[in-house]
Amino acid sequence: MASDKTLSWAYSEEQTAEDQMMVLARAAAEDLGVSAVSPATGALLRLLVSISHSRTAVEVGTGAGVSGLYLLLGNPDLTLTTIDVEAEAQRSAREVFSRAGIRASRTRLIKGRSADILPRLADRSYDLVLVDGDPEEAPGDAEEALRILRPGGLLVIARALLDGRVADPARREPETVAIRGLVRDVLDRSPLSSLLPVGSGLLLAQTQS
Ligand SMILES: C[S@@+](CC[C@H](N)C(=O)[O-])C[C@H]1O[C@@H](n2cnc3c(N)ncnc32)[C@H](O)[C@@H]1O
Repeated sequence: MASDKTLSWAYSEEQTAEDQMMVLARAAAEDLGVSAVSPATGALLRLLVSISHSRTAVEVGTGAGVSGLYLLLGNPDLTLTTIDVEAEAQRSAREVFSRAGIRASRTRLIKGRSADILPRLADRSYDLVLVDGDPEEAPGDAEEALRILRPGGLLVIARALLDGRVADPARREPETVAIRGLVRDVLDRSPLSSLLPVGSGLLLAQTQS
């Protein structure tokens, strides 16, 4: 049974074709040594933006812009605020967005630590927040995300299974323990939540309306 699941997971990961723009974004991420969301995860992010009619999104962990580009492609009216500690990664993401024809007014790239930047964002103002920065800081990022999301908004935690480490009780590294605790907490607290084994794991929760 376990091997069937592994096969199905690998199969579903291979079914998303990426266009030239996304291939370039992914190459930029590789050059920078930044791990980007998988194609299947990106496709799901784009779909979530579309079906939730999200118009305002915040992302922690810009990287080279792969996940950001997927979010932006989900709705032409979406504006994205994206935060990263690395200026070089953000330069690369800006270039990726521009080459993909995304108007500069649709993106706000902020350089800094999520713990410093998120507290400056307004309460109940965003439709979707994607957390994909430092896994050890994810619980704090998620707490801030719940504050800035509007009622009925969508919290998305990327790498929620940390490539299998979260599911292995023997793994006790600080980042694994932090994400495992966060997943448990969100699933316990939110009746509208779901943990999906797409990519490195995606945790979704809708805030109370
Ligand atoms: C996994 S990568 C993000 C990849 C990106 N979301 C994508 O899929 O294209 C994590 C990013 O988070 C950034 N980062 C790490 N710690 C951070 C923090 N405390 N605040 C903001 N960004 C952080 C790193 O510089 C890195 O670019």
